[in-house]
Amino acid sequence: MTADVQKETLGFQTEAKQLLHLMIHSLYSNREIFLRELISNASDAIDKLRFAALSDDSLLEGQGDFQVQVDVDKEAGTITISDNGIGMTREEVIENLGTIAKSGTAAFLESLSGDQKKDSQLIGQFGVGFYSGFIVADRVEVHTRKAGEGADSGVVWESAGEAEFTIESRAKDSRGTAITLFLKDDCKEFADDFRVRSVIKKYSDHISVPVLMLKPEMPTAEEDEEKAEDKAPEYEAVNEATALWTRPRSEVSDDEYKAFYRHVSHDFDEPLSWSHNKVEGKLEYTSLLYLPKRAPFDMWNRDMARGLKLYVQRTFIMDEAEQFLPLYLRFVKGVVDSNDLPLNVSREILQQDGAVESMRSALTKRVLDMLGKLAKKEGDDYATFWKEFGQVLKEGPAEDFANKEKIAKLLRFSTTHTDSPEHDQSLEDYVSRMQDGQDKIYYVVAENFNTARKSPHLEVFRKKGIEVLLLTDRVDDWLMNHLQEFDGKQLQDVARGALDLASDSEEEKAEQEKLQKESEGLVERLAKVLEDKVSEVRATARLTESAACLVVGDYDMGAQMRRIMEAAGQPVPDSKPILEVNPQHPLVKMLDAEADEDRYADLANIVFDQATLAEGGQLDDPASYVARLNKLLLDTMAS
Ligand SMILES: Nc1ncnc2c1ncn2[C@@H]1O[C@H](COP(=O)(O)OP(=O)(O)OP(=O)(O)O)[C@@H](O)[C@H]1O
Repeated sequence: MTADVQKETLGFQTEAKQLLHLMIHSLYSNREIFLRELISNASDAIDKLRFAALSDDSLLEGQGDFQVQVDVDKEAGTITISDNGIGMTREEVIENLGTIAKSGTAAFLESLSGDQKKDSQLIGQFGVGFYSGFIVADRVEVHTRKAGEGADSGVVWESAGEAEFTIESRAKDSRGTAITLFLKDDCKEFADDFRVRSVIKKYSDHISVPVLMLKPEMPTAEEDEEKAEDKAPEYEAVNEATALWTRPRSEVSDDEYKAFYRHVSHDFDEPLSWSHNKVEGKLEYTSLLYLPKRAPFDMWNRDMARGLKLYVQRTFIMDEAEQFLPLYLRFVKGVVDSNDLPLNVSREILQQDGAVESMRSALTKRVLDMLGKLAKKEGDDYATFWKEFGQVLKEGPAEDFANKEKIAKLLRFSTTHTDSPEHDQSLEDYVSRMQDGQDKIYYVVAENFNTARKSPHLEVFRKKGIEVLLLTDRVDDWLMNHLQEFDGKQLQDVARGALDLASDSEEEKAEQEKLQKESEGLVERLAKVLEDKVSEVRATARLTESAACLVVGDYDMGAQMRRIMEAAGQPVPDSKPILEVNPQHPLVKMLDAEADEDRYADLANIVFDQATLAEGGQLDDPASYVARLNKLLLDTMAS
């Protein structure tokens, strides 16, 4: 052992400290997971070295048998996890183990609720990794040395998991990392061989490198005792040690699939579903894709880690290979192992490779099929999926035109049929309920469920029993613009264009024409008074309860989209809405009969402003609205 050179004491980053504290307390009931996390890191470190050695085999230092070793010492109360992977330099140790270099940590901490159960799930999702050692240990020592560097470059990192850690140089002959946990008094079970073996079997069976433990000693006859002492300790693999995805589907149990999911996703929860496939033929590859149960906290963060783990002929190549799935399926986790790509494939090559393009389209179909199956399954799984990821899937039709119809079948909406805020109705459900003669799928877009449900635009639809989709997600308007039709039926915004119900009878049509004729005077007078605010005034049959509503022109931007764009500070085209009035409404009748031009103008403006309010819009000049309304109220009371 060399003398202490450059022993430094450093402080943990504040966020790391907070996370450590939280984790230790909230994960205590499931403490054995620390072993899974540390073995998973060890296996990742081996994957990284295997990959680096493809271009520089001197890194292997003549030792290419990869393995993770777990040693327990009952007397000392320790457990040590060692690997002969890539190892770390001094700088890397400080960077990797002293900070939590993940974007969004602060936001994550803020999202914690204080409820232990919920928080522990969240923390699991965040990926506790290395720090989980502190759940069971009151002191952790990491001795590591980067592959390819001399023995002298070894370093020791040590911490009691509180405010600080120390780092010092200490030679290490073998490359890789050894992590020793000094177990807390009530965690000494993890220094027990039998207990540790069972935990490894449970969580790390699928890890593709062998996890070795000392072979239990056979009781030896006395005369052999001396011989036995001379013998080097023998290790044996405790896990299966074949890459799980290379095994036939029929030989992998659900529990093994679930354990492997945790390894690739770092998610504590079980997956919602998975799909494991081997493709042979022109292209040869194996994929194992998982749908998580919960959205990651950073799903809307543009830098969110996404993509599959890429292997080429069972050699790990990279994490987060984004090219194999489109952005709208960014929640999918898993691995893809290709026989066609070169081992030295880079992200740049992936972007241009024709084989990758074909795999991407096949994998996309796989995921959509998996979702289709999940949707048909009994139970709440699809509802769970939709709640978490529906908004992301809605980006699909715009991004992936070829699969538009497939994606459309997976969409779920709230509709006037159920009149509930649950998004649980499909477009196929809608179509199956369409009325005779109905040729369009109608929808209304609004800020929230109540505004949508009570929109004046729905009045005639409710009267006639025609179903309307109630859309309230920010992406909905955009989605509908890209979708345009489903099953050959046009999707129609009820607040856009003139109302044209194909199911109207001849009588109804004649009635409407008559109404238009009779309202000509009213329409003209109103249009004049409101000419700065509206592009047109029309008499309508779509209202039964309300006096008026706003409609956008066929080619104008929808009101909800306009509000979203304005809120985001984006420029919006200048266009005025169309005001549609209900000539049968008492207020409109009163308006029509008003002889005083000033009062007429006040009333007309009130009708316009109310139509804006009813669709969830904001008034340009709310004070004038209040003043006008009050004036009218006072007049009424005085008379
Ligand atoms: N056995 C090891 N050998 C080499 N590097 C390691 C080892 N264990 C951890 N590291 C390094 O420390 C980093 C932090 O590890 P940690 O487990 O906290 O996070 P992670 O593995 O990146 O992600 P997760 O939190 O999802 O597990 C790793 O990314 C890796 O670079």
